Amino acid sequence: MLAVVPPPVTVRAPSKINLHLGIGDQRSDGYHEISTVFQALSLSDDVTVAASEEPGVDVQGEGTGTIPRNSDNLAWRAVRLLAEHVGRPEDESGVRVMIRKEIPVAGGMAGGSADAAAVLLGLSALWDLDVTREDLGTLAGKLGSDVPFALSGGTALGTGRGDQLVPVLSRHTFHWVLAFDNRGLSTPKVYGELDRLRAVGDPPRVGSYDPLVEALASGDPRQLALLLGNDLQAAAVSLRSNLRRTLRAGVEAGALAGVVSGSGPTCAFLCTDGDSAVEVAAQLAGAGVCRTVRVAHGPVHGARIVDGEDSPEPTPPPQVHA
Ligand SMILES: C[C@@](CO)(OP(=O)(O)O)[C@H](O)COP(=O)(O)OP(=O)(O)OC[C@H]1O[C@@H](n2ccc(N)nc2=O)[C@H](O)[C@@H]1O
Ligand SMILES: Nc1ncnc2c1ncn2[C@@H]1O[C@H](COP(=O)(O)OP(=O)(O)O)[C@@H](O)[C@H]1O
Repeated sequence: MLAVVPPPVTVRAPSKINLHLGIGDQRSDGYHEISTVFQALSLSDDVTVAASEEPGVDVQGEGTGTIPRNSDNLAWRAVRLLAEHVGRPEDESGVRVMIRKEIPVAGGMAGGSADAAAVLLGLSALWDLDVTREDLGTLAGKLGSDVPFALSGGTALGTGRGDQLVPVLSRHTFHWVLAFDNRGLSTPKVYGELDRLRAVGDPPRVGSYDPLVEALASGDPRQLALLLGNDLQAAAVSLRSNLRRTLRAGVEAGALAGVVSGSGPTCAFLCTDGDSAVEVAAQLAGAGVCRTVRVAHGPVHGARIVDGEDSPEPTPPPQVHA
């Protein structure tokens, strides 16, 4: 008798920006205690998991050449973790993972985390597992601090190492322009640079997230723009001085405000509305300060299955090459 092969499952997982990122002390496990307000953006990766006699990872799109195809790939680590969790050893998993990347690699937008979250959700469906969203969230936290948020999406306050999440009310849709830099930045290096800057001086700190949470509830981008803040920005700019110019160019192009996303080097610019975002993107691309400019909106859903009837043909969002 022929075994029934389940159809492939495709999951779309969002990128994130940190609207507020406050970094506290380094803990004994090496992580920093943080308080952050994440927002999930429409710029996303599509990840397909399929039963296959040739297990492995394929990648196309953003940063293809810079992403590991072996067991270091965060998506493959998610396969291994879920397989172990449900007692299916990796070598018997027979899974092929295909990643269509739009999220910049090592860009501070949690692309690897998005791919890992997508695999957790996609494989649960492919293998018809009885795993709750809560279980998936716990597994996600084992893969990385940003992975739980990639599963839940929306707008959320993250505490601890960023993995303890509480949803935050965000009214209306916010429109963003994203400036990708030529190369990525290593997250541990940027945290390390902040520790160094704090040891020799007193870089500014973002303070409380309360006013930002109120601005999100009001839905007014002008109010939100005044409150964007990131303690890692000084460290990212210290390692990549050209970001100063990029941040200035976005505001000169008409954005309300700009901020480095997470550990950078991607810069996110908040705009008054969708039309303004397209104009800012075009002008920023012309300024020649970054590799690529993209338009995105948020908040959007966390990782979700998009194949079957629900599956729109993925249309790339407007892209302007600088
Ligand atoms: C800075 C942030 C902001 O959301 O995002 P990115 O810019 O990387 O996207 C996160 O804190 C990154 O989360 P993530 O990229 O998942 O980091 P992990 O894999 O958990 O940790 C990588 C390394 O970053 C440092 N790290 C991470 C999180 C944290 N709260 N404190 C830390 O010091 C540690 O050196 C750790 O070994
Ligand atoms: N599926 C993946 N997509 C992107 N990067 C990955 C992936 N798997 C492993 N990596 C590695 O993880 C590191 C962090 O990548 P990423 O999650 O894109 O950035 P960030 O942590 O800045 O948000 C990179 O050095 C990259 O080589």
